[in-house]
Amino acid sequence: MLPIIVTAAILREGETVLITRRPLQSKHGGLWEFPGGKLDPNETPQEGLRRELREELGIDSEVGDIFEVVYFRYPQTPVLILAYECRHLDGVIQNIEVSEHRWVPVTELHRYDILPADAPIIARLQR
Ligand SMILES: Nc1nc2c([nH]c(=O)n2[C@H]2C[C@H](O)[C@@H](COP(=O)(O)OP(=O)(O)OP(=O)(O)O)O2)c(=O)[nH]1
Ligand SMILES: [Mg+2]
Repeated sequence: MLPIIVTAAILREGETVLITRRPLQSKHGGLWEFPGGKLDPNETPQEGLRRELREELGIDSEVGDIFEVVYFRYPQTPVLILAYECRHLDGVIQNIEVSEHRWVPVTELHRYDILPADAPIIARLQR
């Protein structure tokens, strides 16, 4: 099965990184992740990620370098996650399509229940 392509944002503030919580009623509800989502047809990964950050958090952003690529098999479908370094350009972060957001020191990420596919992203952040 071909993976679903998902983009995810690495947004930093000092020593911290932004994580967001999935709404309780959604798939993987209540777990934490990096904001982002599935790519739409005919969208570049950068366009898709900027759209997701607008939809989920209400912010304008700039997508920078690729940070990590992860292939992970969930029981229903595999995902290919493209994580990019991003810069917050404008707008106050709002919990529009997420239930919470938090700036977390990279050394404290282990305290959160983060989606299992994100382990390589966390490992790289902690290097
Ligand atoms: N955004 C994001 N998705 C992740 C991460 N790690 C991870 O396994 N995923 C998975 C969870 C989901 O199965 C999939 C993203 O799908 P999603 O349902 O959140 O996509 P979306 O934001 O486009 O939301 P929707 O329109 O489908 O409701 O990727 C991550 O760090 N960030
Ligand atoms: Mg999403």
